[in-house]
Amino acid sequence: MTDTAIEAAALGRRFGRRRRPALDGCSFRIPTGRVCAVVGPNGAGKSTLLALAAGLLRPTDGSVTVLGRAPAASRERLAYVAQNKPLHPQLTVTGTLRLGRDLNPRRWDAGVAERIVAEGDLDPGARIRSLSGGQRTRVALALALGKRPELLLLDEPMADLDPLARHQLMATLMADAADRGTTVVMSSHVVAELEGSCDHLLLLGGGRVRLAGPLEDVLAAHTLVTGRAGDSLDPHTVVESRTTGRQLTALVRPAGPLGDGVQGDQPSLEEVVLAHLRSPDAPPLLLDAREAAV
Ligand SMILES: Nc1ncnc2c1ncn2[C@@H]1O[C@H](COP(=O)(O)OP(=O)(O)OP(=O)(O)O)[C@@H](O)[C@H]1O
Repeated sequence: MTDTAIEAAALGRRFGRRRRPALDGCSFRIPTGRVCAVVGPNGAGKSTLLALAAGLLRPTDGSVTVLGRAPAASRERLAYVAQNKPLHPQLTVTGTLRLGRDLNPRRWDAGVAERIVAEGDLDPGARIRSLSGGQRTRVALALALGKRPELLLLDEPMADLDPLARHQLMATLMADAADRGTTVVMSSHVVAELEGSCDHLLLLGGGRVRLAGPLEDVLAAHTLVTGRAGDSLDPHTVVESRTTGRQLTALVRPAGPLGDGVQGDQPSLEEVVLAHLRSPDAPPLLLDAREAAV
């Protein structure tokens, strides 16, 4: 048994004749039992990272292990829902779940798969090609959870769901993951939605890891500062600083007590993520969960 779901060491992946890196020198560790949000701007490398962890792509540099083994060797123990949710268009919903059972005879849990489909009021006889994008997402998630994975890799799973379905499916997913101790690694652009469900964060930018670690520790390392324009932010690490009229607002990583007249508040996940997206040159912060736990 390993307590590490995904471990990357100087992981890199280049594409095309020009060998441009989609991921470059990424090192991080996600412990088992976590719900990890993978965030970052378009083209940051999130899908590439998830496909490497799923064993669908191979690294061109460095290495990645999943549940202590090479990703391909862990394939039975993980489920991966890709961004485009590939399903067989000709199959019915029932036929799709039957295929899931046939492909995973030792692990398949028909109850959970059927419940997720039923919660969406889907006609079991409907063909996949006749379903809406959001309905297909529901079937793809039913297939993934029916496999009873130890690690669930989800690439923007909720993007095409309506707000109610999104809320309801997320709740089902989180309750199921908590019940079974499943590790969930999920990319998303809807940061506000991740705040209540994730306890680990991986922020990518330009193919590199910019923030990594337990969410609590990442948030605790940052302070939202308000003061007067011209106030000094030395000696703190400034992620982002803005002046509006006479007011200074900044996100810093404090290196000691804040100066007089400067107010500090705990930022939300969204504030931390947005500040890093607006400041791509801010220094990275990598908090290894193993060290943080000691
Ligand atoms: N098969 C491929 N061939 C060539 N380039 C690729 C391929 N897959 C990804 N890339 C490039 O790698 C970079 C990272 O892409 P990736 O899809 O991993 O980003 P992402 O963070 O998931 O983006 P988004 O938020 O838009 O989904 C991009 O510059 C993309 O063009």
